[in-house]
Order: sequence, then structure tokens, then C-alpha cells
Amino acid sequence: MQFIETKIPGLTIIEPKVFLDNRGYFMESFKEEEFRKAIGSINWIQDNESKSSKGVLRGLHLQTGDFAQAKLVRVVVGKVFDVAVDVRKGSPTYGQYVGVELSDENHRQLFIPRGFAHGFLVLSDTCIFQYKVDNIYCKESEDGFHYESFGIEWPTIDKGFIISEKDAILKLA
Ligand SMILES: Cc1cn([C@H]2C[C@H](O)[C@@H](COP(=O)(O)OP(=O)(O)O[C@H]3O[C@@H](C)C(=O)[C@@H](O)[C@H]3O)O2)c(=O)[nH]c1=O
Repeated sequence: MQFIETKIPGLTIIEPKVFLDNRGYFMESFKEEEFRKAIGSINWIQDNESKSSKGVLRGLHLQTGDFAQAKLVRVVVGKVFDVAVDVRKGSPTYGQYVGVELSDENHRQLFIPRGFAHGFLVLSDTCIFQYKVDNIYCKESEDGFHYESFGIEWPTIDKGFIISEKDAILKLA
């Protein structure tokens, strides 16, 4: 398992070691000991999964205050352009984002610390997206930014993006 630093300290790409053979592949998708040594001890308390079709853009989301969440995100089926934006007040990298392709071929994961806004655009026909979070879901603590914020260069999709009503009216930053 490799931990690759991005330009935003703490925001980390993780590449599991994949063992291929004539049956398919095997990989350890999460290993607490290695994660703790590379990043720190995180008490993951919930796993989430969503399914989306091509062009779906979910985000940019975060929870605030006592319900802030770190996330460990990955794609089980398909391919996405995944984005994390540093929106921690006073952070030297405030407003900066990292965009990374996560797919069922590169098996990459992204560790997103608390205080980042997160979103992803589905590039494949269908996508199953899974992630761990370290805090409970709290509707009242949800916050977000419109996907056109922060100068994010999203890939283009022929038929355009599919966005929830809630995400379409998020504030622009
Ligand atoms: C996120 C979440 C949603 N829900 C419910 C609320 C709602 O009725 C339904 C769908 O919720 P949403 O529309 O917010 O789902 P979605 O747009 O997929 O939200 C997710 O987007 C990505 C980008 C993230 O980073 C996640 O943290 C999360 O915010 O699921 C839960 O019960 N638990 C949860 O943890």
C-alpha cells in the first residue's frame, strides 16, 4: 500500500497493492496498521455507498462543527473525477483543490481530512462509490458549495452533468 502526498498537506492518495492472477485480483482495500502509521489513527464509524450513472456530479459537500467528517473514498465499479477542496478557515491552502481520477482499474483511494469539501463526477456508464467516514451523518450540519466554485476544471461530459436539486442551489465560492 502506497501513500502519496498531494499538494495539500494531509490530503493523501492511497494505492493498494493489487495481486493479479488468472482468477482476477486480490487487494487489501483498508489496513488499519498501515493507515495509522502513514496518516494517523482514525475511528471510522460508518461506510457509505452510492450508485450513479455517467454525468452525475455529487458535491461539493461537507459537514461542519462537531459533525465534521474525514472520508476515505474509492470507486468499486467505474471511474470518477474526484475533487477535494480545502475550506478550513485560516488554512494556508484555503480554496485550493486536488482532482484525481479514481477507478476500478487504478484502485486509487483518496483520504480527505476533516474540513474539506468533497465531490465527484462520474465518467463511466455506471459507478459504485464507497467511502468510510469518521462521524455520523447530521443533516443540520450539512454544508456545501456549488460545483462551479473554486475554479475547478471538471472534465466535460457530452450530455452535461446530472445534479440533485439540493446541489444545484448550493452557494458559489
Ligand atoms: C450522506 C448521507 C445521506 N443520507 C441520506 C440523506 C438523503 O435522503 C439521501 C441522499 O443524500 P445526498 O443527496 O446528500 O447524497 P450524496 O449527494 O451522495 O451525498 C454525498 O456526496 C458526497 C460527494 C460526499 O462527500 C458525501 O459525504 C455525501 O455528502 O441519503 C443518509 O441517510 N446518510 C448519509 O450519511
